Amino acid sequence: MLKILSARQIKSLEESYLEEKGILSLELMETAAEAFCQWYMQNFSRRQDIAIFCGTGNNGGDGIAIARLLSRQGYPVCVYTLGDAKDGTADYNSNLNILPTNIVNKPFSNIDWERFRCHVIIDAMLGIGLNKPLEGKYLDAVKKLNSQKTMRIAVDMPTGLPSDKLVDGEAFQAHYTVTFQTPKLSALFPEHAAYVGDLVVKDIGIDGKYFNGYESSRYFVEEKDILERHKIFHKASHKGDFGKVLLVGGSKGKLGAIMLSAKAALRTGSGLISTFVPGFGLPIMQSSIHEVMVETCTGNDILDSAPENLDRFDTIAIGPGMGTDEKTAEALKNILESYKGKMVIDADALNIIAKRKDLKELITSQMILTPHLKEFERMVGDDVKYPEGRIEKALEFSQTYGCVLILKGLHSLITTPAGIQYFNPTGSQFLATGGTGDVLTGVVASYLGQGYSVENAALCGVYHHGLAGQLAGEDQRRGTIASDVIEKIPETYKNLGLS
Ligand SMILES: NC(=O)C1=CN([C@@H]2O[C@H](COP(=O)(O)OP(=O)(O)OC[C@H]3O[C@@H](n4cnc5c(N)ncnc54)[C@H](O)[C@@H]3O)[C@@H](O)[C@H]2O)[C@@H](O)CC1
Ligand SMILES: [K+]
Repeated sequence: MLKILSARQIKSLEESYLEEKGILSLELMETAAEAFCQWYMQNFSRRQDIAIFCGTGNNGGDGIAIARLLSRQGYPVCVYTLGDAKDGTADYNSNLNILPTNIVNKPFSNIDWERFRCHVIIDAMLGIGLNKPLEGKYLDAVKKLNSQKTMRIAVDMPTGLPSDKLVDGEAFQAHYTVTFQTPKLSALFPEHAAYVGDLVVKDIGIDGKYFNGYESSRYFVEEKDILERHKIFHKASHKGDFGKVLLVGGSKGKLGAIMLSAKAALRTGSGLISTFVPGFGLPIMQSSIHEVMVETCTGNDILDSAPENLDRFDTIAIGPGMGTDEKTAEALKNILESYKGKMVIDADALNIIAKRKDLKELITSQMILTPHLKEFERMVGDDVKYPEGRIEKALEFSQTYGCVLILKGLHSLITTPAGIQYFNPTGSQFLATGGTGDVLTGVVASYLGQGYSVENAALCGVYHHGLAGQLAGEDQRRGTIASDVIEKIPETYKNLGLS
């Protein structure tokens, strides 16, 4: 896990790290520049002309060092500078002094935009030192650079994006942001996706113990955290070990939702899946998914009763495609009151709970709630437009009701009642399509059924779902549908080297 710190905390952490290690900030800048170049050289060829735009702070210092290192490796680079070197930081100037003279270094104001050409733009204008919205030449630069039809890469943070809050005005729109050591909070806001692009986190050697003295309950999940949380099954494991899962939902016109959840749970590794749907769904379910068992409620069109003997199941997920009829609400209440095992609450179950205080009171520590932004807004009855406030609200909700909350979106946020918030690293824009939420419900329910704790089921579920989305997106691009995501779940295990 990477602890997420504020810009102020990062600066203080850097100081104590340098002091304790007895190294110079210039050396750390060199490490950061090397880390950037290592990533760059793995991804881009020497045939692409690079224009590096530098400020005169330490972000600019990174840029100048990057220019020297890439040029030394045979990459064609030009530097364009905003600001005056005499106002520059010591480390910026130290790097400027050793910039080889064969590298063109022009003031930004001298660029002839009619004739300006390059393949890759690297933004090292401003990083975590940003302290006001862009104006003047920085604003001008960002506007000009955003309009270029080239690859754009930001060093540490896109210029103009504050580290801890929502952007005010314009910012550099990167295809990739290569950030150092740990992501900055605002790089994880879905609202900033167009500025951050794909986020790459590069280690610059500040090890975890230096983070201990800094208070933060927010973490960025890494692959190794997921590997640690998975259960290992063996040859003699039988289907009972993989869990008996019940999925409740579906209504006329929305049976597909529960089918997607069921298929996703099967592909995630569940042993036995049962579904509980309105009567009309029986032949449809049975003819379309042969691996699931189907039970029906009393009514034909809507879910109007609860299943018998709920204790037969290791876990229950409820909500996909369920509708919000009064009778359905009563059936939900019945299930929430009588079932004591772990549960996933999604979609229409959330919409029903949002309107009923008595049902909110039935939320327990055994439950994972999986709202998207709109559903969350209904649950908290408040505007959650601003990401800083939304993250706080998620914490408040989880602590008030004692449940795990998965707030879905880019970098889905998992909040636990203990007050820890995890940002998920996997996912893709191609997950923004109907039914992917139902897929997530099936994946998370599957892990609960396999005996994972609510926290681990949420973390592993969101991670695998996002990774499956990435893999599906690589093949299908904007044609990705929820079923493609399901088909890629098995590959996520292969990808992580899991059996
Ligand atoms: N702190 C760390 O851990 C490390 C930091 N490094 C680099 O250092 C950067 C931070 O450097 P600095 O603190 O010098 O800050 P920046 O280089 O981000 O900004 C430089 C200066 O620009 C001015 N400024 C702020 N907002 C402005 C605006 N809107 N328009 C015009 N000028 C503005 C401020 O006076 C600020 O100090 C990081 O983003 C990263 O790139 C790396 O070299 C290595 C490790
Ligand atoms: K930058």
